[in-house]
Amino acid sequence: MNILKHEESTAVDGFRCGFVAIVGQPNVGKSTLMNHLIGQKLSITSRKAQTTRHRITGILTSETAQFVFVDTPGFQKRFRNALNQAMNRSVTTTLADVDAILFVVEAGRFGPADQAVLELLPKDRPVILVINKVDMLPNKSALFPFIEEVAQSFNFAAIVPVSAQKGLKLDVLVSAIEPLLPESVPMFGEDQITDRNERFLASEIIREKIFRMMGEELPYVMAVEIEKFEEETLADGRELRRIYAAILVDRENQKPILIGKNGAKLKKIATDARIDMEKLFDAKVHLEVWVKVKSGWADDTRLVRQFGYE
Ligand SMILES: Nc1nc2c(ncn2[C@@H]2O[C@H](COP(=O)(O)OP(=O)(O)OP(=O)(O)O)[C@@H](O)[C@H]2O)c(=O)[nH]1
Repeated sequence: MNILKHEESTAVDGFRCGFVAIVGQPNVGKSTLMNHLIGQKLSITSRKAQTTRHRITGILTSETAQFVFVDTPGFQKRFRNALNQAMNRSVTTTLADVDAILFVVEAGRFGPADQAVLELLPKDRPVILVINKVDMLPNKSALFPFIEEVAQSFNFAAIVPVSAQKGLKLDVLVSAIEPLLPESVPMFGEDQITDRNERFLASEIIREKIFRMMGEELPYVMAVEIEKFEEETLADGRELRRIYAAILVDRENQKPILIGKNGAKLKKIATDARIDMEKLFDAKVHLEVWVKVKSGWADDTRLVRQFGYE
């Protein structure tokens, strides 16, 4: 991340600015939460668990504070290969460098896996318990005993029930985070939403479309590699991006599943991705996507590094 250290900036008029990590079990709604907090869809979400492999920074700037959100990958226990070790390392590194942590759980659910996430958190950082998906609770009075139960497990700086998807009580959450941040001038320009570049965002968008399209059909082992990313300005002044992307699968027999009958699935993935990219980049996009087999890549530490997972 291209960031200034707090010591280098001087406090101005009580303005606050700092890093906020979002942690929690897979599928509790971390990506949805960050997207709604920053008001633009950059991180990827899908019904399939564990789709967020990259650390993504979203920035929210208000009149009085700047919140730099860090979205961490799901804590993984199921598959132990090089990729997951890299992901867990990235979680630890992220948490060592934040001012506040949002620990997200699903309303009404607090199990051993949530407890395990809590135990991994640094003890010297303020942690806000975010109880998400309150819209799914059939009976709102169930919330109070649930809060009491979870509150016993940790000394939380605040407890805020929200619905990330419906945008409920996110203002309360923002107000709870603000006093936890150090006084500092903003680190990023107001219009900067992410410090990730377009090339990275292009691969995230394609990955999201694949997950949406394939649902449970596609095994988890999959990556998108942007092989070429070219920018040019057209004669009419509009911007054009030419993007060539490869979807990497682990086994030959996964290829036809992704491509679909007469290429229909791959075509839909590419079309949907292109539409999103044109909006996000405010440019015309020429996108070519194909599928490649790279056997055993998730077990190869060197390859994992090459794809930027470290
Ligand atoms: N009903 C309801 N669903 C939600 C809410 N927030 C998120 N979801 C859904 O929960 C699912 C998982 O959300 P994500 O944001 O991808 O979860 P995540 O924690 O980032 O998941 P990983 O990337 O796997 O760690 C998606 O289908 C969301 O639409 C909410 O407030 N209410």
